[in-house]
Amino acid sequence: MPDRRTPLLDRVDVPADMRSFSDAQLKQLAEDLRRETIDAVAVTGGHLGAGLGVVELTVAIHNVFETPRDKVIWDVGHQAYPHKILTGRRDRIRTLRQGGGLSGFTRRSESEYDPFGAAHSSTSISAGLGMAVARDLKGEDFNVVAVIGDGAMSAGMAYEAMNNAGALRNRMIVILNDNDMSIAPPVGALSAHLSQLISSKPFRSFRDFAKQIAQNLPKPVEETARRAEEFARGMVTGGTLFEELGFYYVGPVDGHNLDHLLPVLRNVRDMDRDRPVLLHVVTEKGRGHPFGQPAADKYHAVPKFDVVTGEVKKPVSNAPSYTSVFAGALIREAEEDRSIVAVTAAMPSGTGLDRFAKAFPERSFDVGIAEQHAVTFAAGMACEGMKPFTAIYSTFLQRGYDQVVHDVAIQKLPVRFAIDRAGLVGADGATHAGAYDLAYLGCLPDFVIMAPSDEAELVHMVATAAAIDDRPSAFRYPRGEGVGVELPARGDVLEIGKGRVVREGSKVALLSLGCRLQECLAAADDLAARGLSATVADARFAKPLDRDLLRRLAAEHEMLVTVEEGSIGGFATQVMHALAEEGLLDSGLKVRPLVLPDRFIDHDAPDRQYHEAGLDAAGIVGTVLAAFGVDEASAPARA
Ligand SMILES: Cc1ncc(C[n+]2csc(CCOP(=O)(O)OP(=O)(O)O)c2C)c(N)n1
Ligand SMILES: CC(=O)[C@@H](O)[C@H](O)COP(=O)(O)O
Ligand SMILES: [Mg+2]
Repeated sequence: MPDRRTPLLDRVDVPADMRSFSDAQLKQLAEDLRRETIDAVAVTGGHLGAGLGVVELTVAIHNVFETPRDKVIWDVGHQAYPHKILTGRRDRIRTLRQGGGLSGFTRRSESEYDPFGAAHSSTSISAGLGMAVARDLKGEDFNVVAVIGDGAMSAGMAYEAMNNAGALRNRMIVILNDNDMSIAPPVGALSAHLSQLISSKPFRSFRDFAKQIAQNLPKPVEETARRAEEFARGMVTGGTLFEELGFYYVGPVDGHNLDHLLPVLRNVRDMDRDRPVLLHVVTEKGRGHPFGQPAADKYHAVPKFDVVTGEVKKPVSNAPSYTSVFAGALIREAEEDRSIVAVTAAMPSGTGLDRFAKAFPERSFDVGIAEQHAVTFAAGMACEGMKPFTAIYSTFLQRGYDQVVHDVAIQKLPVRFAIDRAGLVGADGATHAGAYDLAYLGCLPDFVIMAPSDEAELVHMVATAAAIDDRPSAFRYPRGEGVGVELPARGDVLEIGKGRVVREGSKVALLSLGCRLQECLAAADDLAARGLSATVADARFAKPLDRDLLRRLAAEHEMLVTVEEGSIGGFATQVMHALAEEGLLDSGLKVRPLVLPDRFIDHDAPDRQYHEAGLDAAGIVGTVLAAFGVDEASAPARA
């Protein structure tokens, strides 16, 4: 039985409690912290690998900096579990990502030690720079530290921020946590540059670093001489890229060696400098994971597991996930059509495109965490007659929105958007909810927008998107498994803008877009037992709308309820607009739009999230009864 005691950590509630620890005690504290992180994630599941890689860095930062007065911003925030444990949240760490529990990311409302909320990557340098500038304008004095991973460093936003920081020259520290991993192995020239920096120089200890500082002390020099010196230093340290952006580059430093990390951090803190510093720290993602060989993704995210045996506790699935059905369907289409190409922004396994890449390596592109680029890159390929499928989670496509509008929609280019994680996503919470794509795409002229009601429909929509070659199209589907229907060998091309009636009724029409169809069918059963006959229709398309179907449903029913896994401004808004235009609201039709409520929904199990949103069968039934003025309790008993 492994030792699970944490004697040093037991003495730390907040970072101030460990600031008097000796360096030897800090090493012991790091061991305790790693143990506690593993124990907690065994109970909750979650992002384990990134946190394990920054255990020593977390201890060192909170020891050297005076948090929360000094601001430490963790990019993405998925590596912040050890930080949470050290900052007053250990007593709730086993509620991570559970309903009502701690968030899996940093969050301003959760703690004063989280000065900036995150979950989407590459925001930390911008936010930190904003804080540093505000500090200086207010004449205050504290440190700002942004900790950003090598994967997050692949995003344009990080460079926009460094470009600005280098010019503004405010005092801030960027710690580049380089573990040579994104979720998948990192891609691109930057990753190669970082590897080259590390391989060209051994780890730097404090002694090397002190020499470097001495060389870097600001001195009045001629501009040309200064430039020459900078260039030379860049060649010596290998830090040219960051130095050219206006940073002092310091490193690489072994991020697991507190004997190096602590003095280097102390000196970076105390340096009398006239520009921002980039400290390059090298770590190992998943460091100290106790079980078996490292996972291919270095334990990026794990299900719950038995902390003694390592056995994972994953619920058995009864149907394939939408993601894997999408991947299979796209591969089948691509076998027939050599112009199909696929693009992911650093999410090959999450989007299923890792399978596509195995089948068609030369037609598959992982562009790094670069959603904006992914969209315009796909647009460029579409210009040349390729058929790009850009697979991006709904929440991350938000980042590429101007590119969707300006580069794709206005030019009417046939880029296909495979929008995964549509709707509520469970444990990742509001930052990752795919709530807005129906609204932000629905307002764009000529876009075709589809949402499958089950996994067979998804196969048809992949085929339909492949066939739409004169305008942009999108199909959105949720996280998790399908409903278990039989899958067609190959998809049929659907008639654009046509829905289907799946159950005939008379009094109420339930018009569903997407995977709430099963809930609508269950609601129809419940309503039937109460003497209310319901038609259930699957809209298939949010745009263009099936106006014939709308007219029919409006004419033949007393009430129309729309149901979707999206925010206000999406499918229901399109339907209401069409109904109003057609004059179908003029004669007493009751309409009830069921959308996500106008607030952010926290992390929880998806079923509970949808229940809270009123988007399950009970919510649909309740809406119908309330609209008819029927008291649910006094209604006839359910069948
Ligand atoms: C804008 C955006 N795109 C994609 C993601 C998904 N994502 C979360 S963590 C991650 C990898 C981050 O790699 P890195 O910054 O190196 O951190 P590490 O996990 O290696 O510590 C990705 C792609 C995201 N959070 N935000
Ligand atoms: C931190 C992050 O953004 C990703 O790791 C995300 O949590 C992945 O979500 P899925 O588990 O839905 O792929
Ligand atoms: Mg990394």
